[in-house]
Amino acid sequence: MKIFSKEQIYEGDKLTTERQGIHSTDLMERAGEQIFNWMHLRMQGAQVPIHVFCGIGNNGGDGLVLARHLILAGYSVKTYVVNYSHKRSKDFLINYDRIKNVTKDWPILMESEEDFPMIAQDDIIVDAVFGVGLNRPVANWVQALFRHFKTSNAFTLSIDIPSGLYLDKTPEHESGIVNASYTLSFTCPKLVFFLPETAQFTKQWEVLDIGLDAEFMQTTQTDAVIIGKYEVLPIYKPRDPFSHKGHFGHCLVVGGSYGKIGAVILASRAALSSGCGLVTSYIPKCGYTALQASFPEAMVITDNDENHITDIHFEIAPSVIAVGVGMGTDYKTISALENFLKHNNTPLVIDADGINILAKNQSFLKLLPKQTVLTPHPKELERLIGKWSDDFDKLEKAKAFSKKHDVILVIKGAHSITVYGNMLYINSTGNPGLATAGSGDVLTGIITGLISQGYDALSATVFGVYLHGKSADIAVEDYGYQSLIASHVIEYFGAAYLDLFKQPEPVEDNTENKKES
Ligand SMILES: NC(=O)C1=CN([C@@H]2O[C@H](COP(=O)(O)OP(=O)(O)OC[C@H]3O[C@@H](n4cnc5c(N)ncnc54)[C@H](OP(=O)(O)O)[C@@H]3O)[C@@H](O)[C@H]2O)[C@@H](O)CC1
Ligand SMILES: Nc1ncnc2c1ncn2[C@@H]1O[C@H](COP(=O)(O)OP(=O)(O)O)[C@@H](O)[C@H]1O
Ligand SMILES: [K+]
Repeated sequence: MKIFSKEQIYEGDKLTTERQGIHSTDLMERAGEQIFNWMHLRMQGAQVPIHVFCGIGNNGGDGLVLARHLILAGYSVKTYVVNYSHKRSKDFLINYDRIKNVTKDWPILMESEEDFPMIAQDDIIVDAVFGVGLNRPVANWVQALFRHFKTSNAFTLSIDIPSGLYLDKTPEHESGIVNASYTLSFTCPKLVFFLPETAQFTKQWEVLDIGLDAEFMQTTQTDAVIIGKYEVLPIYKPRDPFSHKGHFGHCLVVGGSYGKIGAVILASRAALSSGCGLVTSYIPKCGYTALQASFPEAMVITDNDENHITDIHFEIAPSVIAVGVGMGTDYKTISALENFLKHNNTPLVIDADGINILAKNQSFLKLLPKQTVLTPHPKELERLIGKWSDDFDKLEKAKAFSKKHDVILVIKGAHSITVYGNMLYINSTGNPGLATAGSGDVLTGIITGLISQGYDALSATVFGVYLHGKSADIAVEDYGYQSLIASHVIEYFGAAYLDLFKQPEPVEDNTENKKES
């Protein structure tokens, strides 16, 4: 699913009115009606007090349309205009007149804290104060209104975006943002729903389709995409019935050190379970028995050193090499990695200490093959690209780094983001059960295994991150968040593959992108 920029959203609205021969007021009517339908379906006429807070722009206009429909359906509604500016959008004014036709309770004008109404915990707040048009800090008294919403503990439904969030930057003050219980977002989810600093402002979200022009939706290129099942299905390579293991490549996993051989076992098992033909693990001598005993499908090459990788030298011709898991940063390992990179032309996936070594020795970066995949967690990313001031700065720095070195970066975390050039691929699968030792090693393995099967590096990364999260989503049903461990994730790869071909549920849950049909 595409994430449109602010400019693209306005352009889509404009094109839709032109091509469908409708007025922008009609589009607003659709938007407000959709919100009404959503609420009406759930409330079935229940007489819960609903407070609809409207700004003075088109987000406020949506709120007025909603309030009108709620009033007409007999709900108990209070409508407010949050008068943070004396401007009014044209469609706001049209709907301001229309609401006067259906009620004698005209919207209440609010201009300061003295105007704040009582809101009981069992009431409902509709937040139609700011939409995507927010372009400067929110006035203090409006921030106080948002805090008033929060302290009421009432269910808060935000229209399009929690008011106070920008589309393209992190807000100045946390207190100036509505804490939404639920957000109904038009046309596409917003990038801020996926970023660590801003995702917390809506507990759940859902996209409402307001019927923007189909050609616009299909042909507009966006620089951020959410990766769900429908994005990865076209990537999937079916298996030829006559295929043999030679078709699916040979992964070499280089890593491990005394006490950290398990990382290599996990990555190697994940590579094989993702479908590669052969796996060889390259480890210090101390790990030989552990690896052979726990993972008999793997072949093993040992370094001359007992405890560390000191020389990456092998006679085999792997299709792809993963380097770094459990490897440590011993000076002999650093020198081994440098020598290896100087002679290597095989595609690489680099994780963990491999990344830490690159971060400290940035001259090694120019030795990487094009489209090397790097999978840092946030601390490793910081070592690699430097500190960032906020999430948007982080993404800009990651893009610049990817372009400069022609590498694919996976920014790991909840909603891992794959960055390549200017593109962001935001993963929709995964859960906090993955916050457990070794789950990153499993990710390294699955991406490596997919490259070995002939997926290009970017497709392998995007697909691998998706499958890794999906396996965890299925596994968590059996293990719960607390008991899920990295090995379970590998065991559920099969279920994640099979899930690709399951028919979707009528309404998808929020870990996949929700879309009301
Ligand atoms: N047909 C359509 O277009 C459809 C649009 N839809 C809806 O429109 C919403 C976007 O509407 P919008 O562009 O009118 O902006 P909105 O977020 O309501 O802000 C209002 C104005 O406030 C101003 N302002 C900004 N920051 C400020 C601040 N801190 N303090 C004070 N003032 C501030 C700024 O104006 P400025 O003063 O900068 O000229 C801004 O324009 C979108 O989220 C969706 O809900 C749907 O109906 C579908 C069809
Ligand atoms: N809260 C979360 N929600 C979804 N995925 C998560 C969450 N926490 C961690 N993960 C995923 O788990 C993996 C953790 O990787 P990493 O930190 O390298 O672990 P390790 O070093 O223990 O192998 C990443 O793929 C990350 O995206
Ligand atoms: K809003």
